[in-house]
Amino acid sequence: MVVLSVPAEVTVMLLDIEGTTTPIAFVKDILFPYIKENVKEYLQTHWEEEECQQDVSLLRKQAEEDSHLDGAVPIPAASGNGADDLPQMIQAVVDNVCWQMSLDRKTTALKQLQGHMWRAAFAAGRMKAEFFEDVVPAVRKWREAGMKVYIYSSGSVEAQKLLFGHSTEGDLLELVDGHFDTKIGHKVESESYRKIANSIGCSTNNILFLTDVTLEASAAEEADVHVAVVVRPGNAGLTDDEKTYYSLITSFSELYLPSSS
Ligand SMILES: CSCCC(=O)C(=O)COP(=O)(O)O
Ligand SMILES: [Mg+2]
Repeated sequence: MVVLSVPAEVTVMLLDIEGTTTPIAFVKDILFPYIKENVKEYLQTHWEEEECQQDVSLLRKQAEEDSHLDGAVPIPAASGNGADDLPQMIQAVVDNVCWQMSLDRKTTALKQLQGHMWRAAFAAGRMKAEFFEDVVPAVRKWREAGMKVYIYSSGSVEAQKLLFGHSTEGDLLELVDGHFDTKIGHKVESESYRKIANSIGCSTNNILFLTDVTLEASAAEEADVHVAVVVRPGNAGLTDDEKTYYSLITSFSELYLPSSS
């Protein structure tokens, strides 16, 4: 087995979710189709609620920022005609959500709505989150060795908690010290990693970030965060240069903590 030594200065493991702790197939084949199939009904049912209105406002703001993009779907402002406008308004939001999802966009607006929609499905036991089999044993071992474990995903903090709280292996929330999402910044921006270190109260070089996406690894590295790229079944392939440049792991069990020999 390949072994990657975790640098002695690392005290924090920062984990991506999709493609790292959790199969991309679970996200693409279960989580995302649930949104596409249910978004219209969800909006019709929850439209009058404050939370839903906040989600729509954020999506509208995002749609304005996206107006220059090819194929962008606008969300008109409410005209004041109330119920008359509602079906068109809801359809515009549905079309916008579907357009964003067709591009796998990671906007805070889209991710916030998705998190709210998954809440009912997880609570009703209609979905259970999948984790690669090496994840839970490794995280337990790291924590026993005194490491802190944080999550950084484009999925909203609320969605992250749903996944960890409702997994095929039970409630895993107690294994996580904290969660970060795109509200702290996007994962391809190095400033996000400085803010995360600041929020945790450590230096960036105390963090080891595990992700499947090399653009994220590169941004983290620029902030002096240690990185390893996680290669999992179903993940996007890496170029030869990326394979040479990055430390690669195919399982969390390949990480060796010098302190826990
Ligand atoms: C944690 S919510 C479900 C996954 C999701 O919506 C997503 O965008 C995952 O992105 P990641 O940053 O974990 O690769
Ligand atoms: Mg990922």
